[in-house]
Amino acid sequence: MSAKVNDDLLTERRKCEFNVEELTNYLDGGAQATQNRRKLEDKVLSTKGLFDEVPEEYLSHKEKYENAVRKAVVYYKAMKEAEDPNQTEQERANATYRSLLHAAVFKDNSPFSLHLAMFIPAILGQADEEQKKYWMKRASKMEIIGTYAQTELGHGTFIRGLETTATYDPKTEEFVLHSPTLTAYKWWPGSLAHTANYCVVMAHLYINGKSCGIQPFIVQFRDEETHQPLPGIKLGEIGAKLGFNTVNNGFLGFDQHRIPRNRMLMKNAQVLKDGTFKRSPNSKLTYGTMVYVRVVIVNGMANQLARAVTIAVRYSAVRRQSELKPDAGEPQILDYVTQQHKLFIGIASSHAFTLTAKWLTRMYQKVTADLEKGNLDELPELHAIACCLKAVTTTDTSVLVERSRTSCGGHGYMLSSNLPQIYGLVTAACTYEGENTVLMLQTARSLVKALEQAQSGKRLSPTMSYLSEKVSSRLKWDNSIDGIVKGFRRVAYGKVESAMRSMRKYVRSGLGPEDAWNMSSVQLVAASEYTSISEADIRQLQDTYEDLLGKIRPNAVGLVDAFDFRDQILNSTLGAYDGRVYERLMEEALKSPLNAEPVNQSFHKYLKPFMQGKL
Ligand SMILES: CCCCCCCC/C=C\CCCCCCCCCC(=O)SCCNC(=O)CCNC(=O)[C@H](O)C(C)(C)COP(=O)(O)OP(=O)(O)OC[C@H]1O[C@@H](n2cnc3c(N)ncnc32)[C@H](O)[C@@H]1OP(=O)(O)O
Ligand SMILES: Cc1cc2nc3c(=O)[nH]c(=O)nc-3n(C[C@H](O)[C@H](O)[C@H](O)COP(=O)(O)OP(=O)(O)OC[C@H]3O[C@@H](n4cnc5c(N)ncnc54)[C@H](O)[C@@H]3O)c2cc1C
Repeated sequence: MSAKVNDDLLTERRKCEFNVEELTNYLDGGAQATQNRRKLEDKVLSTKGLFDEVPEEYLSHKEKYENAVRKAVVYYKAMKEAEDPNQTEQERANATYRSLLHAAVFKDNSPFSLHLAMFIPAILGQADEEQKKYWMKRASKMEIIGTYAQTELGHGTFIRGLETTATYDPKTEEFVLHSPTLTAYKWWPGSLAHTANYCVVMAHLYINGKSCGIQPFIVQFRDEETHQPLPGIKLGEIGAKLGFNTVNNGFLGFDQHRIPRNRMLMKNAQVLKDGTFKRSPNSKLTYGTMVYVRVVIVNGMANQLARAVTIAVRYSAVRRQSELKPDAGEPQILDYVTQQHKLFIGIASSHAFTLTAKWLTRMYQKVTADLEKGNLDELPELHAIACCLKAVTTTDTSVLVERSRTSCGGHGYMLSSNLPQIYGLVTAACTYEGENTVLMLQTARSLVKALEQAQSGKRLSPTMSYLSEKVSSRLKWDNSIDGIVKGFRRVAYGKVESAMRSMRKYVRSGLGPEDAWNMSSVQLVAASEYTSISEADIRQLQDTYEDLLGKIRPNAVGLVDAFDFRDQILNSTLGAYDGRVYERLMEEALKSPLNAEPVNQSFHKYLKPFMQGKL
């Protein structure tokens, strides 16, 4: 018999003014997609051995990893078996697009993450047809487990500064991989330490002493039978982190390690047997995997944020605290307008990021199709947009997830709420796949170029077209959506123009272009991410805003119910559908090993002699 649902949550659900299932269907891309997703989740989550006997937080660092590998093999097998052979690729993608199934199994991500998130995409994007056929067969069947090894101990952002070398030996038709310094060691790749046995390595190619730029190589680093590191390979784990502690991030050093010529992924650039180098049509095509993952991250942020606000809004409907009016009893904390302000922006942002992710994915698919036909025209715009949206969505999601945590008081600080772990996951995305400041400056680079083109009368790409609108600075905008958008476009224009004016001022003062750029870089980042509107209009918008909060209030629980996260995926004492918060907090607390006995052995060993002055 299912447990009784909290009365306040029942009331909230009765108050809801819209059809929750309809919104769920919309988010999934239709009723059939919702059904497919639920069917997939039912199948996979009914698999034995997927969940923890002891809560992960009470395991040691090593036990956490070993337990995660145990679950990863069960999970991956269950996912494979759950695949419906009659489904189209698109239906399968839709079913997983919104599902955070892995989050029900791994609070801190899977040791297989990089195999799926980057190793396979790197093969698909960087291998020639023959290589793709061979490696995809092995990788998709998990005969091998891979990762993506680009970052080094000494370099992450500056890819052109990577020190790992790949020197071509025409006599043996091999590449010699070498880490000339400690800072050249690959450092950070997920799964690298003890899980994977292959990786795509980004290394500096040299032929006859000449630099041929950074190229991708597929490298085996562990024996497939014994899992021992191969000769000339130094491996290890980089240590405990804020989160991602079951992703097994590692380090790898090469000592004159030889690989066959056909291990350089040769879709874009090629090395012939005699050492002839055939250059890529655009050296940045090598960076294509990063663009793909940035696109995927935007959708990942939408889902993670939806999960956090679901937990916080349901808890805020159950938690009663303080006194809003004398003798009126303790209100639901969701009735405080400050609580609505903290949480409703998170609901809206998750929807905004979902729609943005869909738009960006379509743009990525179009540009990738064009690249296949040799048309690189829209690659720069895709790069700039993907940088901006990855940076903005990960920054905003980190802020909003942390705000969801602090809006739940002390219970939000419990690991059993799962809000700290979700924060650990999303805040990592502010750094990986390109640190956010660095990416915003990439976008700024494109904005400055676009404004210069606009000022010389050239046509701009659709996403930059606001820079060519001669919008009057005396524009008065109203509270309509169109008015607000016009206002934002006007201010965004002003930010770019101001940054450019600043750079020109520095150049006139005698600074070189690079120093002028650096001196203006705070403004350049603001131009890429930040648009604010002038003081007078904030008051006008504020009234509209507070009025909107009131309109959302009766529907808040319905809006998060529509995300349709089952309890196992929320994995939270505060966010379960039935709202039995206090019973769950106690149930989880009693699982602490410290509660196995009333007096801990440290009393007799340390406390008692200490308090009796005998230590
Ligand atoms: C699956 C993902 C996650 C989902 C998230 C949900 C939550 C988590 C749940 C599950 C996920 C688990 C999996 C977790 C995955 C973690 C993966 C992390 C992996 C990594 O971090 S891999 C390493 C990533 N590293 C980087 O991104 C490095 C960043 N640095 C750069 O990109 C470049 O170095 C630079 C662009 C910043 C600077 O390089 P530089 O050569 O100096 O370039 P510039 O001179 O500035 O520009 C030159 C020229 O090139 C153009 N350009 C640069 N980059 C690109 C590109 N990628 N594509 C196209 N064009 C590019 C640039 O615009 C310039 O053009 P111009 O000269 O102006 O014409
Ligand atoms: C959880 C996690 C997982 C990861 N997984 C992988 C992986 O699987 N594979 C992989 O290859 N890498 C991985 N990384 C590494 C990640 O890609 C790098 O950390 C990231 O690219 C930043 O590089 P860095 O750490 O060397 O910082 P740096 O590049 O040293 O930058 C440090 C700081 O310097 C400033 N800075 C640097 N350059 C500029 C600039 N041009 N302009 C202005 N400011 C600048 C920024 O404030 C930046 O934060 C992972 C990282 C994390 C945190």
